[in-house]
Amino acid sequence: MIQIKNLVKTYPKRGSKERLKAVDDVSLELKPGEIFALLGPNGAGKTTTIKCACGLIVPDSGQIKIKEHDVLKNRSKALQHISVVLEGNRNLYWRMTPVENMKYFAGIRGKHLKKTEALEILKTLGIEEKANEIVHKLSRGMQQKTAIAVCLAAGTDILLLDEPTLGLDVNSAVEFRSLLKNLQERGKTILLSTHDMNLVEAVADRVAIMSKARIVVCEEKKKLLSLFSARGYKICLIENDSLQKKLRNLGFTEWHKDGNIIEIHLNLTTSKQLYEIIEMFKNNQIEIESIERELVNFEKIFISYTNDTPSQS
Ligand SMILES: Nc1ncnc2c1ncn2[C@@H]1O[C@H](COP(=O)(O)OP(=O)(O)OP(=O)(O)O)[C@@H](O)[C@H]1O
Repeated sequence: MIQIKNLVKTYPKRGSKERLKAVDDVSLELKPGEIFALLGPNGAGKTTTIKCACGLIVPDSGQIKIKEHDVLKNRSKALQHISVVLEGNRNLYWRMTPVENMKYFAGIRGKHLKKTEALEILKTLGIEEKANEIVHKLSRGMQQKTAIAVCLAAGTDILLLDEPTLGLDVNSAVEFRSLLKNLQERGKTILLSTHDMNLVEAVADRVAIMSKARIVVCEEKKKLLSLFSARGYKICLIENDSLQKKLRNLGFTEWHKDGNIIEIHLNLTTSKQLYEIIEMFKNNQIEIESIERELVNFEKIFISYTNDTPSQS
């Protein structure tokens, strides 16, 4: 559905002749009907990737195809298959109502949207009562939902959503997860960029983590979670006078004390490392109470990949 190959985008750097690499050799491929999440810290290059994919900015090099149509060579054919919601709701006219926005943007694509169809979409988003209010007067979350409604009204197979849950309250963010699942059931292919780990855990089929303009991991969500849960361990140690000092000497920096138990959480890359740690505790007369495998959430996976990546600049 979307094929991005070796994408590079640089921007001029203020007060310097050098250029800033916002996207550095990024390749991605979206399969039909999947929800693909692009995760990454601020400034990692997610928005730039999405803007290139929807033809808003021209990359320095690389190739982007939407359903086999090259965005750079055959722009109008490629773009007729996608709609995009950018961070900050830039795809809305603020002095028009949600229904007017939906009809207007569908019209640009040559689609006549009936008011009843527009209301139906707004209903699925829970904002039908705001159908005739000026967008400018809506709350941020409602504006975000209106931007998504405009996107849905276009009726395209592919949706690009940049930070779609930004500004949504907890309930709306939970509702939004069901909405995305529902859209997927209706055959949509969705690329979303987000900082919302709960959203990723709930809806994504595959996840790419970007850090410093590059993709540092791209994997099925299930695989990524199982890979990490197999490596996460909680080791409980029995506290005594010298234990915390010993741990510090052995290079541990973080632990949690619960009564006379000291808990250590470890992410290990091989089981050999676990045996080495057990051996090290034995050699230092540290008594182990228990060792458990831990389920790891996406936040931990994210931190692990983004912290481990050496600087690219
Ligand atoms: N128009 C621009 N001119 C110069 N630099 C830019 C421009 N747009 C983005 N950048 C820089 O490119 C890098 C990537 O930005 P981008 O917005 O793609 O990151 P992001 O991963 O979407 O971040 P966030 O999560 O904060 O939205 C950043 O260092 C940013 O400052």
